[in-house]
Amino acid sequence: MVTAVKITPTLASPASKPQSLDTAMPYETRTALHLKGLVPSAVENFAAQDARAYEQLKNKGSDLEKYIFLSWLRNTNLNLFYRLVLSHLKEIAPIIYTPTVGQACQEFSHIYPFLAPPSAVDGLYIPLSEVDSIDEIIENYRASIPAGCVPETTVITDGSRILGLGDLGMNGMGIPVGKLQLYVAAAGLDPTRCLPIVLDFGTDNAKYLEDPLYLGIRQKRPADEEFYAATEKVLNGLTAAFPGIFIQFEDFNTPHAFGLLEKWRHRTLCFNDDIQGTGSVILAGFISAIKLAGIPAQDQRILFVGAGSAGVGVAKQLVDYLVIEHNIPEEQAKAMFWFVDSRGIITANRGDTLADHKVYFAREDNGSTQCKDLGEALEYVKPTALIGLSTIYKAFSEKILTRMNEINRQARPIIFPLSNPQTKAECTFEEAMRFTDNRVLFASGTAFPSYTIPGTNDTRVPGQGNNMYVFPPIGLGAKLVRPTKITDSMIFAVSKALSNTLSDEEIARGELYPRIERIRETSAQVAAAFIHQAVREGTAQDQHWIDLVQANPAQSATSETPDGTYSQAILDEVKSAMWTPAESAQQLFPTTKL
Ligand SMILES: NC(=O)C1=CN([C@@H]2O[C@H](COP(=O)(O)OP(=O)(O)OC[C@H]3O[C@@H](n4cnc5c(N)ncnc54)[C@H](OP(=O)(O)O)[C@@H]3O)[C@@H](O)[C@H]2O)C=CC1
Ligand SMILES: CC(=O)C(=O)O
Ligand SMILES: [Mg+2]
Repeated sequence: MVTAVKITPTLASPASKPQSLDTAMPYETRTALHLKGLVPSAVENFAAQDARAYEQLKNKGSDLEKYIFLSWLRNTNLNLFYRLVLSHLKEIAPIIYTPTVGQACQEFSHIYPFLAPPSAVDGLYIPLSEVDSIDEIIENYRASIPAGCVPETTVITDGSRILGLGDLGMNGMGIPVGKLQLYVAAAGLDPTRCLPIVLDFGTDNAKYLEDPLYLGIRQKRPADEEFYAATEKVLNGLTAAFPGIFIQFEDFNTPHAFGLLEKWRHRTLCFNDDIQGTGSVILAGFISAIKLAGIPAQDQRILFVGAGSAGVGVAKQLVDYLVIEHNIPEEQAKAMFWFVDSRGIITANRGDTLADHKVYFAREDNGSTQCKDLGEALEYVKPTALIGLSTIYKAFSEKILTRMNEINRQARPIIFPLSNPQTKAECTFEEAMRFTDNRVLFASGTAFPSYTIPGTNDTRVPGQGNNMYVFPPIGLGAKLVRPTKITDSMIFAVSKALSNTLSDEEIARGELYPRIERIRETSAQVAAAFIHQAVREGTAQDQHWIDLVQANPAQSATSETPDGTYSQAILDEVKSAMWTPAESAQQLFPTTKL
């Protein structure tokens, strides 16, 4: 990510290029840095700068224009950008993240030159043909950033499954860039130490291969053997150059998402956001939902639509939860799940060869019954919970939602259309409310507007079941406590901690996730729980945090049954470790030192 535009407190000669012409720069600084006359006369405070930036944002005619404006701002005035984001998070998150980031990725090659000044380095583009030059690429990057800004967090994609939009090739770079902005905004990671990476390994998307403006390499994707060998070279280079860097694998196609995680999870500090992050965040929402649903956990019948990295990742977390928290034997817990994929319900005797990641959940109790689609599956399973990770827009039709309501007369139906962006969502919040007599327990991947029940003043806020509630605090916790690896029980502790963050008011209103405006607070709580769990498990390496946790134990958890608790001392220390944008011009331009 791009460096803060910041004047170093040294005297520049008139010949040297000014690094910043910030209108908040005091006269003394302008004079000392020989910038007198190069900046408009007014010396502004941050409030004026913020108001102007917000005015410009509001004036943009489309969400994509807003995205481009915000990208430029981030690359030219990092502090102003994050002040703007933090003060309007609910409004801006859908621009820098899902859904608009999806459109930005689709258009990436067309908008790229307008996202940042030509001198800005916004991440690494690593072509397949250059993986043997990874050390040189990393040295080039190192030379482009301020000395000492060693990257500590990276998000890597190869663009092969961007949200639910499919293979976008190099254009997928928008996702690591966007995710890392949330690391900063939601959990206070240092933006100058975040490194977005796209593995430009080709694309099978014919549209891009034919697009004269496409900026990635113009070839089809390599076979598995070459993919894993090339990825190995990149990751070896990266971890050698930046020891201890926290790696988030993002939006790889499902076989490679599982393959990379298995290959690397015990070798270096990494996690897969789509498998583990999504699993963790949806478990948190599910814990809250079953408290409100009106039937016990062990009686839930959970139907997944979509059996990719996200669907299977979520279901595995839910199985762990049922086993650990509800003492349900694993086989019995597993039997509470059914999956529909593009060929219908996944059964062991369906007649096709199942991908490895589907085998665990394949039903064996179906006899000769095979359901070919969601409609048939709904009648066969009669689910209490319907989870969509299918990328199929409106898969939860009026008919499906109405039937969910009828099937669940005795309890509140759990309906989570989690596919992103909103053009892939299985249904909207309004539809889920209308067709379930407003009884639905709801979460979606992309934020939907609130819904006022007709004829009343009762406005309901939909939950956003998106991994943005968990990957930022996991990254923050990892940066602070430096674990050797990310374990399933650490991820479990994160889910528990997130479900514990709901306020009394949010619980009373039937909400399943904390309001996004509180995300910095909830991220701190989740990171604190993560740190406690890492120390309990013995994966933590940072002696300061180990000592602090041992001196301030959390109440009741054990390493086998993490409950997401943390001590106030750790929470306070986590909060003080979070990066925040400068609060005053004086902080940015310490004239006294000049
Ligand atoms: N809310 C959140 O935080 C997150 C949301 N997601 C979203 O989840 C979605 C899926 O991601 P991922 O699992 O990685 O992607 P995949 O493409 O691997 O999975 C999609 C799944 O949907 C199935 N599917 C396709 N068509 C149908 C259909 N007509 N009926 C039923 N199932 C169908 C596919 O079947 P088959 O296997 O037969 O091809 C596949 O199992 C994406 O939209 C992504 O944005 C992902 C991560 C986080
Ligand atoms: C949110 C996310 O990671 C996805 O949709 O892929
Ligand atoms: Mg993703």
